[in-house]
Amino acid sequence: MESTRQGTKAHGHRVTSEVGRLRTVLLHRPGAELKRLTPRNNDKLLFDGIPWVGRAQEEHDAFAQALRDRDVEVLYVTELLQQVLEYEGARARAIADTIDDNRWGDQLRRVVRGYLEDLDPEDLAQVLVAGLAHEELKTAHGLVYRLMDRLDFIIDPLPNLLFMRDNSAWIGDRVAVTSLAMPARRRESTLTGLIYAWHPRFAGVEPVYDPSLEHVEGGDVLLLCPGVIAVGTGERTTPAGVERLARQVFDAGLAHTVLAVPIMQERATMHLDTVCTMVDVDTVVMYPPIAHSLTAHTVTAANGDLRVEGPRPFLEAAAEAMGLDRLKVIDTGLDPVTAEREQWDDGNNTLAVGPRLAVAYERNIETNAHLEAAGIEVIRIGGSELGSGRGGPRCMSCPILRDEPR
Ligand SMILES: NC(=O)NCCC[C@H](N)C(=O)O
Repeated sequence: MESTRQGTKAHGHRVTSEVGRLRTVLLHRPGAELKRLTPRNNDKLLFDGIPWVGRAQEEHDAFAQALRDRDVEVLYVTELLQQVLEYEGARARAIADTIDDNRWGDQLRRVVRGYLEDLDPEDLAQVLVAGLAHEELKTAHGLVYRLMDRLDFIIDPLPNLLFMRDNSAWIGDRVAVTSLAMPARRRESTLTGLIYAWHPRFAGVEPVYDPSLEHVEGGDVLLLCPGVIAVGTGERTTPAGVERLARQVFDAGLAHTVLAVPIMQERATMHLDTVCTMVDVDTVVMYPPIAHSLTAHTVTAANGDLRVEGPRPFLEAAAEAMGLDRLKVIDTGLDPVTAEREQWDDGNNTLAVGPRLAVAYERNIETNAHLEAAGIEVIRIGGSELGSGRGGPRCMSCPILRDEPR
């Protein structure tokens, strides 16, 4: 295929809230990259267990089907990636980014380059996601290759690509291609960046954030309402990342207020969306122990710089920025142990398909019961295997088009 983008068809991409009717979502169906996980590497690759891959795929297919059943268009990242790898320029970029790895010397780099250049788009997409094991590169013989552990990877797999929320996030009609904090995930945004840069579906889209900037992960970014964004800062998104994102979205006219929300720097609460997600225009579900202790620093634009106020209770600061009397919290009424267990299993990580309609893992029985008692329709999906990477329905989805919230 020639190296320019042609055949552009108009598709919408615009997201201004967490709860406007969901129209299009980007997912990644887990595949061979999950088969790379072993007890030796699962910690480094950010999984808490070794998933049963076939079952994880069934669970994911049921998730995608539940969305399609509600008229949501589901796009798959590997399909878009294969399509852009038909373009010479995109292929060259993908290969150059992949071989830019200083664990290799010149000799190994040359061999890997040749190996990748010989692959067709489908196989190249597969290697970019599933990685390349030492034993799969049979043509290499140099020093670095010989000294590598035979069980090591030459190109690391991306098992966390499953959690599509984190490597990019749409803000209005612009996409933030994020700067992932964990080394195991950095290559993910190279792939999504490539798709947004080359796929005809996204022609004309100009990213509002890029991976060279300070760390920001999509799971920390909550679009509270048009113009107001809450950004968690903890294990992943850094304070400098929040500041940079605020500047970028203010300069682009995408928001008037950013709330910087400190969260505990630990695995159970790695992103803001592990403890708080929206289920209606004025309602959140939140991990009970933090509902009233979470704080926010309010950031607004002032004379070409940033004005920072607070900290104040998050619920108060958010309500004020959103122009509400009150931001409601669904009382999940859980005893502390159940709350902790269900938070760990992503009970608070719901994906709103529309106002008061949310996808949630079925295993969080008590959280879901309280959501329903509060008038939220819950679409339950299985997640026993998907959840072994510690992410729920919101983490697994990147909304590309939502209606304006009502
Ligand atoms: N938004 C999210 O909370 N995403 C879940 C990411 C899980 C993944 N295993 C990680 O540690 O990054």
